[in-house]
Amino acid sequence: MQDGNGLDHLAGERAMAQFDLQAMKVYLAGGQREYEISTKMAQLVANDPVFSKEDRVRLARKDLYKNSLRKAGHAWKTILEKGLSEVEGLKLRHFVDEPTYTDLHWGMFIPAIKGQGTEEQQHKWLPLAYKMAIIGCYAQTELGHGSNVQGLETTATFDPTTDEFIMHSPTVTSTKWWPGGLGKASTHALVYARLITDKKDHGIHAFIAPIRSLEDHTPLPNVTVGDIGVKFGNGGYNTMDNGFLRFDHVRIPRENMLMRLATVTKDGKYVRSNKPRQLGYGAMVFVRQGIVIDASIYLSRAVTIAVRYSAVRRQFGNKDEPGELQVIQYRTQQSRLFPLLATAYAYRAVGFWMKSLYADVMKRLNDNDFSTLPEVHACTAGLKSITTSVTADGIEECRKLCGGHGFLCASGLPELYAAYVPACTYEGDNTILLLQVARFLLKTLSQVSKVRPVGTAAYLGNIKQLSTQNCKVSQGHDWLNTSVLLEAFEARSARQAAAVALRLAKGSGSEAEFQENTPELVESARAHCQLILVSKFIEQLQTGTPEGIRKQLEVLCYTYAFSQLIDNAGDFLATGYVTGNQIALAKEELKHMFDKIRPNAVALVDAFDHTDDYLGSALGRYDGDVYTHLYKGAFKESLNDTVVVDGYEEYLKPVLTQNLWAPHSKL
Ligand SMILES: CCCCCCCCCCCCC/C=C/C(=O)SCCNC(=O)CCNC(=O)[C@H](O)C(C)(C)COP(=O)(O)OP(=O)(O)OC[C@H]1O[C@@H](n2cnc3c(N)ncnc32)[C@H](O)[C@@H]1OP(=O)(O)O
Ligand SMILES: Cc1cc2nc3c(=O)[nH]c(=O)nc-3n(C[C@H](O)[C@H](O)[C@H](O)COP(=O)(O)OP(=O)(O)OC[C@H]3O[C@@H](n4cnc5c(N)ncnc54)[C@H](O)[C@@H]3O)c2cc1C
Repeated sequence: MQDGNGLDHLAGERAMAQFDLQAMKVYLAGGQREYEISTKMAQLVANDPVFSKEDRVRLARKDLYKNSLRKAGHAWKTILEKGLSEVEGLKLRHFVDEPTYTDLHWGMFIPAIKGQGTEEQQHKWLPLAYKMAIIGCYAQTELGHGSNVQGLETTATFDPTTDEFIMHSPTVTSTKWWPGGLGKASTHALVYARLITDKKDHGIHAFIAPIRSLEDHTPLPNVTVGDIGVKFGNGGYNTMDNGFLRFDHVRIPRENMLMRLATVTKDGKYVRSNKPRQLGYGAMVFVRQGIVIDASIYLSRAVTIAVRYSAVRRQFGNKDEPGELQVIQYRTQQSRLFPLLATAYAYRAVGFWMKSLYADVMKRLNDNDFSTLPEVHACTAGLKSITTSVTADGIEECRKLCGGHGFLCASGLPELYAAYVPACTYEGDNTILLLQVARFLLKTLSQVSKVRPVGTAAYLGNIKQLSTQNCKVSQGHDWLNTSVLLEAFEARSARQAAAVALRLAKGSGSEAEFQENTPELVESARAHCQLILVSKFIEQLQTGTPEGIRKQLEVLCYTYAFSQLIDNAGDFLATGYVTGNQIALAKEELKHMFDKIRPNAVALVDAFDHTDDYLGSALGRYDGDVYTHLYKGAFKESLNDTVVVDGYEEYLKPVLTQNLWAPHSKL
């Protein structure tokens, strides 16, 4: 989408592109229809002044939050007035581009009711939620426990005499703490609490608790609720009202417990269904799968800014060429930037695959087939962990790649980082999630002689071969073979998992020994996830990629795989599968890939199709007119509202006019 002012400082870069840009845009959007919807919604948001992002980083929290409520309300009105479909509505909210209560309402409250509510409960709650007659949040985490869901303390005690649950927060640490949308906006909370019937604790279950009046939005009796306070960074996640919530013996009807997985009868009998209790974690799995594409989008925004700016920015020169060099010409800049560009493409491809994996497991669950649930849990948890960590670090790296100007909010990068970095923690702390993957790998290996692993763990079925055969690469171009690359990633992952599994198997099986080995377990989980990312990127390319973009995608795929191989060379070498010389050959191939990316770099980020409005960056502008806009931007700074600064009379003037010798002065 070209929305610059006509001057194109990057025209020379764009003229070098060697692929079909339009076909790439459609590929990255996920298809022609998705592309058209995206384009339409991006323009709709960009052209509506209510959605303006101008000044967001300068607003005080109260104003920022109120403005965010205004935008969310306006988005909803626009969706209704224009009769937008669900997909269009989702896209519109995506382009509004600020975390808000509707993310949790649509992204977790509704999916949790769908996944855990009976049909009757869905009929009762979903119509209200769909028309936003109620606003819901997902209240799981407490002050004392987030990762350890089984350790939550809020109680829901059944009272058969009134057919109600009594919701109670017995300790300070049982206070619900963090749920987005809870602080100020929600009328209802999906509360995870310990179910108690007849003095028996049945563990964690989900309850719909009304928390605010539908008349005047005041908290209901015996409910204490509010916002937890200002968070990291300017703007960023501060548009969200992450909240606290306490119940003091609050009564809710028995039917407000979501009863698809377990029921409490009128006379207080607890009955479990035959479905796995982990389905109660379904809303988290849903969001985790979506987070992979989301990571690609965030990373692609940072990379777009850094690539365009690196093509505009010039520093130094050399005797072979006239003038100064664009910083994108420097190998070090390329070696930091191009792997991130390739990563954004990789996550897009893998994100598409994740969607199909999720659709498949949902279909199976409907048919009461739970067989793939452990693998899907491991995949969603692991890829959520890796992609968010890499993206958060990648945004920060892009900021550094933009030098001093990257540190200005006008670059768009500080706010992007502040909004994104909590993704490493929410929906599961990234280390906790990798430990879940490790447990899955250990279990798979322990059963490998009896149960043939399937899906993303299928390679573990070849553990013997992968543990004995070594890499055959003898010249650089031997690496240009996806089977060779895949085998390297499989062998490294299988060997790392087997090594730690063997060490644990030789031990006493104590928890202390397990703890001692957790760093290696996390490393082996990371290796497994990196294999999935590389293999699914390759697989996606091999299935019907249009001719006009295939070559570039192959280059990006090799760039991604080689950079992963080199960044993790220590692991690959330690497993003994590759030699130092083979790693050195891969390094040379990676440089060849950089040469292939270089003329296409700007077009490859154009293909992400981010509007200037969405990017919100003077450095990443489509037209590359960076300096004019940085300069103009300075005049919007509130300190420049007056020529002589407010505070001069009280604080600057006395300093300048005291005319006293400072006692320690040597002058
Ligand atoms: C389109 C939508 C997407 C858009 C995406 C982008 C938008 C992003 C916006 C999102 C806004 C963010 C809002 C944030 C919300 C939150 O943060 S909500 C709170 C999230 N909290 C967590 O993630 C807590 C993390 N902890 C856990 O998940 C679990 O407690 C645990 C660590 C997994 C441990 O659970 P526990 O019950 O104690 O289990 P174990 O005993 O360890 O394991 C039991 C077995 O269950 C398996 N298992 C665990 N989880 C799952 C699961 N989700 N699904 C399936 N199976 C699961 C586990 O592997 C064990 O299996 P076995 O070993 O075979 O027994
Ligand atoms: C912006 C934001 C939005 C959020 N939104 C919501 C929401 O809408 N609803 C909701 O319910 N929650 C929400 N949360 C809470 C979030 O899900 C939790 O913070 C998250 O799951 C991490 O849990 P914790 O805070 O308990 O971290 P902790 O588990 O206390 O983690 C602290 C450290 O201890 C380590 N650690 C903990 N246990 C182990 C272990 N067994 N082995 C090794 N290391 C360990 C972790 O790796 C981490 O380094 C949100 C959080 C944030 C930051």
